[in-house]
Amino acid sequence: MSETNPTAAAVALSGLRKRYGAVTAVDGVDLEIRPGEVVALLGPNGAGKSTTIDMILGLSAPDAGTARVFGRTPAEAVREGRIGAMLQNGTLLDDLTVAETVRLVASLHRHPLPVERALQRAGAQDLAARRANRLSGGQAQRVRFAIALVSDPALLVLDEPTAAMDPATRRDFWKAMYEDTAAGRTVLFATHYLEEAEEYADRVVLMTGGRIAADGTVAEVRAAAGGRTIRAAVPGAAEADLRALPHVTGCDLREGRAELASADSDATLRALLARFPAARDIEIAAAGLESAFLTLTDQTRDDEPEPAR
Ligand SMILES: Nc1ncnc2c1ncn2[C@@H]1O[C@H](COP(=O)(O)OP(=O)(O)OP(=O)(O)O)[C@@H](O)[C@H]1O
Repeated sequence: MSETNPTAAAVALSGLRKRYGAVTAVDGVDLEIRPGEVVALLGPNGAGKSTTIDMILGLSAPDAGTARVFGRTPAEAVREGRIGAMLQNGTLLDDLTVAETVRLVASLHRHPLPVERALQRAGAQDLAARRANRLSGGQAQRVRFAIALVSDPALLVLDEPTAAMDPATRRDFWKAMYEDTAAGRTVLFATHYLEEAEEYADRVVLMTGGRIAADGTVAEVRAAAGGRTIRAAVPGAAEADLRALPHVTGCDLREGRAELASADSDATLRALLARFPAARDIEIAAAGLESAFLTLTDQTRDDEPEPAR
């Protein structure tokens, strides 16, 4: 891995702002990521995740504030091979094989990993002789991961890395990532899969409307939402009735069994029992990351972000 300034934060964003016409995509983001942290960036569609990532990578310039990577400007950090990135729409060159593509990227860096090692770490060694235009969406993502790894970067930035992967490929991807980060690499990944954040991130940064709404461990973010989940069999209830109960932030009703996310479970439960005295089999649990997400971004399930594009 490339040498880094041990006292510098891996990523330091200060007062970061970016506008596109009338839209403020990023609206004053302060964030410090320590070397070795694995951080998930969560948020609904349009929250400003990709715009933030673009500024960390130096692909777009902030209108205000600063982004630093290991104490350097993004452009310097990229030039020195300190950042490896895997973007949603990173194109691959159709006429080259996978090995040739990764070799080409390696040749741009001063201290690259051997191509075979990058392919192997990304679980893409079987694809080495394939041309990019013959790859499935999930295979192309593995090749993009190999490209991100080949400079042996101290910081990996991944924008929805598993969006095109089936569940088995997704599991393999995270296994490869987990082994890789055991070596101390810093990782920032944006995802719509809350279970990925729950399972793989040391820390969760939740964005909404261009700002950070919550930042902490999964447990801390859950606690910040202060929410609980109420599960009950509620005969005769319609989803709209349950959603209308006080403090309900999300509702899922299947075959008469309701799962309610509530910001105040005592008040919700009292109202539930008053309205539906036949409610039974009641359970109350600390909210999962999903209901914390919905509470903190003030969404309901109906306008939940799509899991993948
Ligand atoms: N190049 C651009 N031109 C104009 N508006 C843009 C541009 N890029 C982003 N935006 C707007 O900025 C806001 C933030 O977008 P961004 O892509 O950063 O969100 P996101 O959190 O990454 O969303 P998603 O989860 O859908 O990828 C959105 O309202 C988007 O429409």
